[in-house]
Amino acid sequence: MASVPETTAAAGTGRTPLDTREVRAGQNPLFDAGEPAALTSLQLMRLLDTGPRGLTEQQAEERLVRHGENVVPAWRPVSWPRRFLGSLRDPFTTVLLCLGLVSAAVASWGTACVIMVLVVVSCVLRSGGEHQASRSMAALRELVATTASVQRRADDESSPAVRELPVDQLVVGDVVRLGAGDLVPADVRLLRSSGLTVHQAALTGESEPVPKYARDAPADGGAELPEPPHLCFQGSSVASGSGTAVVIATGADTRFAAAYRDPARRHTETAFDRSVHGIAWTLIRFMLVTPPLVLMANAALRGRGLETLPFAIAVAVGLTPEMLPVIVTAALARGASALARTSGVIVKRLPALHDLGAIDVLCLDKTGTLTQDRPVVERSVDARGNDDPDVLRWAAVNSFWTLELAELPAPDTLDEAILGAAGDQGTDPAEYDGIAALPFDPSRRLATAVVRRPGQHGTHTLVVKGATEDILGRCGRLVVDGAATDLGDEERERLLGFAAREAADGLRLLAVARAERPARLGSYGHHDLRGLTFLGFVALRDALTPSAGEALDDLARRGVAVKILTGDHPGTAARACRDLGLDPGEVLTADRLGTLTGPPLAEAVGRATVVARCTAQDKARIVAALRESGRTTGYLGDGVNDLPALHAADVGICPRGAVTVARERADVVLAEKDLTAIDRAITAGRNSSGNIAAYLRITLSSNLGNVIAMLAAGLLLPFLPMLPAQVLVQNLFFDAAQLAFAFDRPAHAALRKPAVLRPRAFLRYITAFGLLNAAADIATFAVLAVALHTTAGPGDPAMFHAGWFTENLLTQAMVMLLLRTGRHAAETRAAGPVHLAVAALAVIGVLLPLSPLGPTLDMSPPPPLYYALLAAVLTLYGIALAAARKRHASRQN
Ligand SMILES: Nc1ncnc2c1ncn2[C@@H]1O[C@H](COP(=O)(O)OP(=O)(O)OP(=O)(O)O)[C@@H](O)[C@H]1O
Repeated sequence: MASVPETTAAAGTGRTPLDTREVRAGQNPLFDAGEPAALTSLQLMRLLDTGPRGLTEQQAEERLVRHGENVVPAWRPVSWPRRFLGSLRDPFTTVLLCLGLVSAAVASWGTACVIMVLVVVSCVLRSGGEHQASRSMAALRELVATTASVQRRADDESSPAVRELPVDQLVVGDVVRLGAGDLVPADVRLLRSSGLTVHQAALTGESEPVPKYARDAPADGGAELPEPPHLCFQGSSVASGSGTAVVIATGADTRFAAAYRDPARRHTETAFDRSVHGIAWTLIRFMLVTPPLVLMANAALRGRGLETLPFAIAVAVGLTPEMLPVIVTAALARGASALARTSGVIVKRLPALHDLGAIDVLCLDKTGTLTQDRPVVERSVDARGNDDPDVLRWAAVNSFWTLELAELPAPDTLDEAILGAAGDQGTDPAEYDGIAALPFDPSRRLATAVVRRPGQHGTHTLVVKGATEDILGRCGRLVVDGAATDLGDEERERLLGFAAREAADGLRLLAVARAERPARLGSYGHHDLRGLTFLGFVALRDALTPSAGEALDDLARRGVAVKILTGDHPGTAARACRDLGLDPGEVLTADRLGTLTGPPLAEAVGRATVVARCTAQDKARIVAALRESGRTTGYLGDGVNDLPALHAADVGICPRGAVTVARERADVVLAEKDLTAIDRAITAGRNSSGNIAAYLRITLSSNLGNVIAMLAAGLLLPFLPMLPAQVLVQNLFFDAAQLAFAFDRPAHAALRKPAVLRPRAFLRYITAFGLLNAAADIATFAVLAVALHTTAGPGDPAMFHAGWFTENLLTQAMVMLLLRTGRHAAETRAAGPVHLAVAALAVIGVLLPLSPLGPTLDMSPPPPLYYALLAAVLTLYGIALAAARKRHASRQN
């Protein structure tokens, strides 16, 4: 999308100054010239044919039609045919295609045709399923779509009005407002700002927020810096403060779009990738070595040559879980839409549903999760702990002016509670003149307002409120009984002790301080906040969330450890935990964790339930350490200080009311910040993952058993144990039956523990059950030998093939029934999809060799004696399977 308007009605001439430039498609001439940073704001706005009052609706509409929506090209929906072609790139499909080509090369047309049918069927099913899933995910995402605050005018004469617009409707020249927690919606140049810092980790990898401010380049420099402080880029987000800015690039022209074109920047491995892809790649290696092994063994022991190649290929194909991508997509999409329908939980990325089921540690913030985030001022006290309304008055002056002077004030429940209580006691903060404000900064944990007291024109008063430790660290004096005295170490300790006792009583405490400075014209910064005078505390109470206690119990029962990572005082957080029945154990503060990272940090956090006084970076560091130590980590948060942690977690979860950027970055959006909904989401995740795991276990152990048996039979028999076409047809029926797993309902027992597919344990499982399956097959060979000996003679390949075909499908049906984790007949009233698929498979297994299709596939019916003996083998196999499953289950518990 081009980013530069060419004509506007306002320009009168129909040409803007940029028409004289050479505008290359898809490139932004402003960036080519490095101009947005170097021009003065006025020059830039003239060039973009806009003004500080913003565009008119008509101008904006024209630009939108001309240059398209503000959407990163890589995020546009993928069409059905492209999806189909994309599914050919799946590793299983690639291996199948290679095997198909080899078969064609040796003129084994039957094998090649069946393989092609397999490839097409699995690609159609997969791309159709993905298309369907992505359409319903897009519809779900719409519900949490991001908007921006844009200043526009109805027409030239009207005054500007700020309104919320979907981000994709922004055009170059629009004037936007940015506030804490907003996503920077396009590349913008700041016109005004107040205490603005932005996270630009998505672009530069830098984890600390970077200060941004308006400056009128080039006169005062800064334009030459690699990261000009007056430009903010799409993909970054506002950490604190606010600003007003003009849009200079949208869509494909933004820096973010350019960075996104680099595929290396896109990939981060999730828990889903780790488990499913780990298993897939192990299998692919197996598949690739199978054909050469079969060829070599047959050549060495039977003296067969290349004529065994189609059979060797069919054996390798037999190992492939072709339906894996289809079943994964179907199971996850089904789970995600059910979750949205029943619980209002929106899963924005399908694999996140699997990761939800695998979560074994959930990190939360405290406010709004354990507590209701509706604080009420309980009292305000001086440094001696005596009631003092003056402290509340100064706190209200701070709240009022930090909100009033913000370009776009971020809603803050603490400030609202303070203003409400101060209003009740008759305080009017507007009596003071607001000069400047440094809005609440979560990493410094304080907010500052600079005001002028009535009649004191030569003096500015700095009013600061925030966390006790951070305020006391900046105070040199305190007010006692109306007089200011020095603040010594002993007094400081006493005040910290007082704050700790209040916190242990469940109160949230804000310290308030003040300083007088000679009036000046220049701006204020955090370096001015030294030598303050401590005034006292405002104590607020926040009620507990009624449902939180029960939800915490449920999570514990499901094997999910909960960690509270909060910016608040350790005492307040520990008290909230205790009141909700969660043992806080050892309570840590982030500064005690020092610079620990990786496993030592995970171990320290593993012993604790609460880590208090966390900054945004501390939260992210802890989440990353837990992940590194092999835990699947979820993070629930809704504020700006939760953003890096949401990003670092396997699953980032936020409520719909969270700040925009949290909603944008989270994988899962809840209707409300409610732990009960997370519990339901985790259950849904385990449901879907349970089905995927059951499919993988069953299909792979039975495929492996078949392959071992075929290899053994190939060496024992004078003829091929199955013809390639028979192997592939049997594989096709089995695959089709497996689709039922996408719709199965796992048993309650399967939902009790995190659903993780650990590749090693998994491979052990399939080896054990695969060997059992092979044993049943080999027993069948013996039975076939006996039965055929009495009738047609052991050397009748067509009867042998038919007998083994029937046994294979019957054992596969048994495995589906006995190894599934789904609900047993006693738990469901109607027959589930797996029961129906099992019945169909068994019927086909018995009837197909007897039907007219049998001879087409080179099969002829074995004698009745065979069926009687087969029944005995199957009974024994069923007993062995049930016993092995029981043993496996008891080892797991
Ligand atoms: N508007 C504000 N003005 C001044 N100080 C504030 C304000 N809001 C919070 N604080 C101080 O900063 C501390 C940390 O706040 P932060 O928002 O990071 O965490 P929180 O909301 O208390 O907890 P959580 O992270 O669990 O939601 C608070 O304990 C309080 O002391």
